[in-house]
Amino acid sequence: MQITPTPLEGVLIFEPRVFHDSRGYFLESFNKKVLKENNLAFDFVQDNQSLSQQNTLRGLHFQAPPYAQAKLVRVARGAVLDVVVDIRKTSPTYGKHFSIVLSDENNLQLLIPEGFAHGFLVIENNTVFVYKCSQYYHKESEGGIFWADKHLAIDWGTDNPIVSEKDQLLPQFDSFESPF
Ligand SMILES: Cc1cn([C@H]2C[C@H](O)[C@@H](COP(=O)(O)OP(=O)(O)O[C@H]3O[C@@H](C)C(=O)[C@@H](O)[C@H]3O)O2)c(=O)[nH]c1=O
Repeated sequence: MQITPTPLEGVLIFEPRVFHDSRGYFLESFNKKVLKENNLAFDFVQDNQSLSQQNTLRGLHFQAPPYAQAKLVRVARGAVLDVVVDIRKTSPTYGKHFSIVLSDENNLQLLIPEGFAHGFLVIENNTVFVYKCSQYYHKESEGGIFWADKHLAIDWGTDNPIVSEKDQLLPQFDSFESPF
């Protein structure tokens, strides 16, 4: 597993080694020992999976402490533009975002610590998005920021994605009080 830092401290790109042969390929999608060896003390307790049609946008989401979640995200089928926003109030990159294409072609994963809002735009039909979380789902602790917020200025590559009713009502960054 190759681990590469991003401009947002703590957000890491994981690139697994892929073994190709005549049958197809093999890769390790998660290895607890690798996390330990890299001093990444995450204890993942829940795995999630979603299926989305092209042009679906899910996000930007987080869970507030004490139910804050670190996430290890990847795409099992299809492709997404994955976006994280730093919402750690004392961070030098507060309000800044990082985006990366995750796909079944590049097999990249993103490790997202607590203190980030997360979302993704689906680039291919029937995309299967899979992720590990370090805390259980806790509905009352759900929070988010409106995906098209002007301050965040995220280039999603589309102006009219398919967005849930809940996500359309998320607050703008200016009126949002980060719990981190
Ligand atoms: C996230 C989640 C949802 N649910 C339920 C609640 C709801 O009825 C249904 C769909 O939930 P949502 O609309 O919130 O699903 P979704 O918009 O896919 O939410 C996800 O978005 C991405 C961007 C993230 O980062 C995730 O942490 C998560 O917030 O699934 C669970 O039972 N457990 C969970 O862990």
